Amino acid sequence: MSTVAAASFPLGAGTTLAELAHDPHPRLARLRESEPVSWLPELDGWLVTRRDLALSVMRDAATFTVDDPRFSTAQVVGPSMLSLDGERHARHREPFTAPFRPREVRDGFASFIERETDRLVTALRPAGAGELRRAFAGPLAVAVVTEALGLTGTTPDTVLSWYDAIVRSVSDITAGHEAGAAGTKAYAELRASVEATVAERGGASLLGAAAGQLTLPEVASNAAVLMFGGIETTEAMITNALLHLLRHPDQLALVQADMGLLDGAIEESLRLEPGAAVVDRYATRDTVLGPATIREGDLVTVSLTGANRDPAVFPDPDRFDVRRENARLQLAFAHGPHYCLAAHLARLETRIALQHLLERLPALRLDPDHPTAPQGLVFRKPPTLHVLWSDATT
Ligand code: HEM
Repeated sequence: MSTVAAASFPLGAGTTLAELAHDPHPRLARLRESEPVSWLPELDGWLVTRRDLALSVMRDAATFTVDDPRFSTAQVVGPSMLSLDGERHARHREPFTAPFRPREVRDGFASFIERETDRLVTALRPAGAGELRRAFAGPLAVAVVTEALGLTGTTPDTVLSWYDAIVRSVSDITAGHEAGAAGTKAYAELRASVEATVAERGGASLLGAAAGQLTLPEVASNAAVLMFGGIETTEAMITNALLHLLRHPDQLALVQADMGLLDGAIEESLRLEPGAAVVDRYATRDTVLGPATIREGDLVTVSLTGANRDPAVFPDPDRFDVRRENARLQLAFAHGPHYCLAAHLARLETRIALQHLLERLPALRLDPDHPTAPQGLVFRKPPTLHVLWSDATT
């Protein structure tokens, strides 16, 4: 199949994963224009870059499923909402939906996020310079996920160590290696902590409430997915939004003059660099998608990054425009049944984070000695974000 497909999709045949990880946008634009569903031999799968076709894939879980043994996260943490479709997906997702609705998110998390952000900015402020990915965005993302999970007797550091170990195992599996023992051990500890929390806190907690509808191993798998879904992506979302604003002083000035534009800036950043650049699906049957004849079992990767710069929907798509009217049509949180469970929480967290930084670190700007840019095939963010500000306390 791949030789035939490669001949019909010359742009895809010449596309490398290294290029997509490093500087994907020019290549994605060419693919979207001439091969909007293209076969990439390096991916051993199809890449979808046009927004309407991306939506068709994500809406049709019966044809394009996540439920496939190749899905590496499920190999480490077991079946969860992220790796199931149809009724089983609904059963796993439903018990977790209520706390992540807009109102519940505001009532349940805003003051916690304010406090944590305040603490982190206060610690940074006197230095006049800092690296905001590891000293700010990462710790905030871990603290919020830890709070959301509500595990008794567990600190953000412990959650982060489980996360790192599980991510390493998932990456090993994705790279075709045997997963190391550290991931299994971390997951066993997370499960034990979930069980203790359910026993101690019962229905008053997110996990205890879910335990009324799911078995304990199922609650633990979904807790791992919440942890998985909420750390690297949110760190990326905050870091990318800051980078976009600091790289565009004219747009930053608009936001500083009217903080009401901050939401638009965040949506626009999600559009230009979605923290999770792709989502994977597997074809359950032979089907036709745009120019491609897809075979049962084929990997179909949706490029959210590609879809988000589709000029048919977003005129002048490479421009960062905090006043773009339809920026909310971006697909950074996916679409369809797997639409990000915690999109409202991630938005609230990013808004509070950016507002505090812009208000409390005067003359915030990029450090010219440390140029940076988003990188990564799946999770895209700058490796570091060194910034300078004027210390208002001196
Ligand atoms: C507190 C932060 C977050 C949490 C707890 C969280 C949690 C989740 C969960 C549980 C799912 C699975 C939903 C399902 O399969 O039914 C999900 C899906 C998803 N999330 Fe989030 N998320 C967070 C932040 C983010 C951010 C910041 C982004 C991107 C900028 C993001 C992008 C996605 C995407 C693309 C999916 C769909 C995956 C797919 O369709 O295969 N998430 N998220």
